[in-house]
Amino acid sequence: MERGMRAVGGEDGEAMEREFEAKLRLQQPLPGGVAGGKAVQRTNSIAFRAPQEQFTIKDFELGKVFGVGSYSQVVRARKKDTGNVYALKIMDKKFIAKENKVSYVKMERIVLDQLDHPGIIRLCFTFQDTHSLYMALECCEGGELFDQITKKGYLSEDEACFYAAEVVDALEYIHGVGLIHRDIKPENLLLTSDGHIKIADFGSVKPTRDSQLTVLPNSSNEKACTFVGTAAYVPPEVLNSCPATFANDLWALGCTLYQMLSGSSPFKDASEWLIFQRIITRDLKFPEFFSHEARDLIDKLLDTDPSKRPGAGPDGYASVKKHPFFNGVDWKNLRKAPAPRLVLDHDNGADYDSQDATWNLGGAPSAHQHDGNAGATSSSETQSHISRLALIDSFDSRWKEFLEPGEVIVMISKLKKLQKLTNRKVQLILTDKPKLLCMDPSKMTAKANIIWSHSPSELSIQVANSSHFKICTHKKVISFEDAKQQAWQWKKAIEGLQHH
Ligand SMILES: Nc1ncnc2c1ncn2[C@@H]1O[C@H](COP(=O)(O)OP(=O)(O)OP(=O)(O)O)[C@@H](O)[C@H]1O
Repeated sequence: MERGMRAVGGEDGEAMEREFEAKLRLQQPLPGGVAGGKAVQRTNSIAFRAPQEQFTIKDFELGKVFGVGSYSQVVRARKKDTGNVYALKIMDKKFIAKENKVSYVKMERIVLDQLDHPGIIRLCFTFQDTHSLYMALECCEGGELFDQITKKGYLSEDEACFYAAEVVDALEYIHGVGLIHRDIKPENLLLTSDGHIKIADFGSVKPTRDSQLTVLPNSSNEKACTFVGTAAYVPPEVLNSCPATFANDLWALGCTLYQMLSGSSPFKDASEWLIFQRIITRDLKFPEFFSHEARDLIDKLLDTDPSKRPGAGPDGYASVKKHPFFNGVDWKNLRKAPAPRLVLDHDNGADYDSQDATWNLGGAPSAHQHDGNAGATSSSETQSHISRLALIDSFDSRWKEFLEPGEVIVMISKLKKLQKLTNRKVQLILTDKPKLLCMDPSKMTAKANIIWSHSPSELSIQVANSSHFKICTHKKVISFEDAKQQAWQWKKAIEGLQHH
């Protein structure tokens, strides 16, 4: 292990490249795999459908950053000669090796290569240079379903039925080829520009023993009982160390459908440990406005007995598809059906251009520009909203170690810190001390030092629209994007503490 890491992580660029080529080797491309209708065996000699090209990053014109994952960033990239646009997933080789993510990268590359379904992100080609691996993916200009839910608050039953049906259709295919996705959640359901779903993020998949896919040797045994995925969507049997089954994804589908209809996931709490307690005891409450059909389907998908979940029984997906919640769905023509309207960033009256990260701050915004949020509410309403947020907007108890005894969190959110070349997921925390912490949630370290001041000339908040704001100190300006559109609440909360 140590030796392998040194070879990859060392200064010798050529050695690094050789190491990765050996790990992600391409043989002569063959038609085949599931996409070609031919089941192939587990082997070390992998024939890729999406070719490994000799391109360089200079062959592309790079646009906006779609997002940043734990070991990659995804950028809009136009191939200069063909004009074709891709979502280019860029991964730093040293970082992947250091973070032990090689198996995730390999798995995603090999699996995506063989999947062929309109509801799954397509891998077009790959290339690499000394420092980075590049995966050119089909572009999803509509962003994440998660963002649509947060922008709309929650979805109508018609909208949720449309999206859930497309997920069911893609999951039926994924399970049909013997794969368990293991990380189904609204963040991994991307939307095309015309509003159709594509499932992404295949780094955590697990092939079953009789999978038709070509996989790396032993990958169906690997991580058999380990917890992968995301706390809020993990089924109880995984917490009890049972091996992964297709039913894991059906539980996550139930959580996702619940989130579409209510705006938040069904098992929510202040820490992962508390979330797990709720999952194990199936502490599930339905909002009153859920229809009987929606409630019944979610209730069945969230059955603690995995074999009873619709889709996991002997009649397969028929029992999901014929559920009354999906009445009227034309399963054969899903992709031809008109999709729900997408709420885009500029629908909020945004003056923010994410393409070149420029701001038009102008004068003070009027109430209607606030999107009906804090700007339209009184300050006491805002304060109570803020303290409610601190409770609801779940925070990990690990953050407590950064607080002094008696110090209380006033507001906390996962945000994107916008930078010139890349965006980073950060946790912004405001305490009653007052103190502003901008933390790296994966490393639990400070990401930016924000020096508190009661003087607006030394610390000020500029809001561009409900999802974009800047914190300005005399030393620096930090730009944030808040998918939950609480930019005005952040301003009110910080200014409220400055006035005390
Ligand atoms: N094909 C795509 N089109 C548009 N945006 C994409 C595409 N693929 C990924 N993204 C965006 O880029 C972000 C980063 O994606 P990536 O696959 O690197 O990591 P992730 O799935 O978010 O996180 P992790 O790897 O930590 O699980 C995603 O949040 C998603 O919003």
